[in-house]
Amino acid sequence: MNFTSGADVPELLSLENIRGQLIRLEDTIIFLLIERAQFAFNHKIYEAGAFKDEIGFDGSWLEWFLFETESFHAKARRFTSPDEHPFTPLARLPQPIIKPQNFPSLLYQPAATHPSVNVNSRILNFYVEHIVPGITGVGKGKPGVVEDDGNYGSAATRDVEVLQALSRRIHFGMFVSESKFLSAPHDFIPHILSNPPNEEALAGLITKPAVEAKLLVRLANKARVYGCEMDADGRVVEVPDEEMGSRGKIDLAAVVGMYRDWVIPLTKDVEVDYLIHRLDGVPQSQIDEWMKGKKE
Ligand SMILES: C=C(O[C@@H]1C=C(C(=O)O)C=C[C@H]1O)C(=O)O
Repeated sequence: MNFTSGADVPELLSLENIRGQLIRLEDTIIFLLIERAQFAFNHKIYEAGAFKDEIGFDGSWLEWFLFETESFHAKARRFTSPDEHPFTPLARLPQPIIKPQNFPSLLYQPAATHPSVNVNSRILNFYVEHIVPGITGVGKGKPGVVEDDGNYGSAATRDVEVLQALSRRIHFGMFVSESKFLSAPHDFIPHILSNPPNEEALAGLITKPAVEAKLLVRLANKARVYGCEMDADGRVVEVPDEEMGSRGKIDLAAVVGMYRDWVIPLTKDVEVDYLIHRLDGVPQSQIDEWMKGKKE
């Protein structure tokens, strides 16, 4: 999101603006997945210690790529932006070499910075375990699938780009939650203050099935169009959905399944975890004020 566009806080935090950002991120994620799908699974780059002698790093080749890339980006103040969350622990990254930008205060910081709201380790795990095999055709019993093409640098470079986009998308759940909370704080407060917090009730309040259903249809259509093949004359080569994975640029089922089974559920986990900590340190007078606004 462009936090320095001059738009005011209510405009930046409007659910319409935030949903527009999430829709735009669908394009980014689909195109980055198409780029990663050009290379083989290359399982070795996800194995901890597989390149220890070469890189002097205990983690995997990919985790080393993340560390080196995020170290460079941290110097350029990437992680001072409220919608950026590094996979490498922030304490291990260098300080920015230029002063941070003045961003408007959009999120409630005690909630936004609570460790439970950062789900990058879960994102990395589902991506390696489920997404990369799916988009590279591994484990589907297809004949002739190359599982290791030796393009370890290219594959990891694409992985870092996909992971950073997925992390932005999923942690956008904080902005969604802040927007929904401020629009009806009295609906959320009783469930946040119950002991323990009523996570099921909070999840019920933030879940919008119609929005999710429209997303999955839109996503399949985008992946079908963005991943289609064209002949030299620019004519679309018609490919059945089920053959897109082997003949097109991307496996439609893998893209839709990723959002359905991982991206949306993790986004909602971020929304709920953010809400659970939304009242941390908030004065009782403010809570009372919010509750006065309760619809009778
Ligand atoms: C992001 C939102 O919150 C929830 C999560 C969604 C998602 O991850 O795409 C969509 C709808 C809601 O269930 C929203 O309401 O737009």
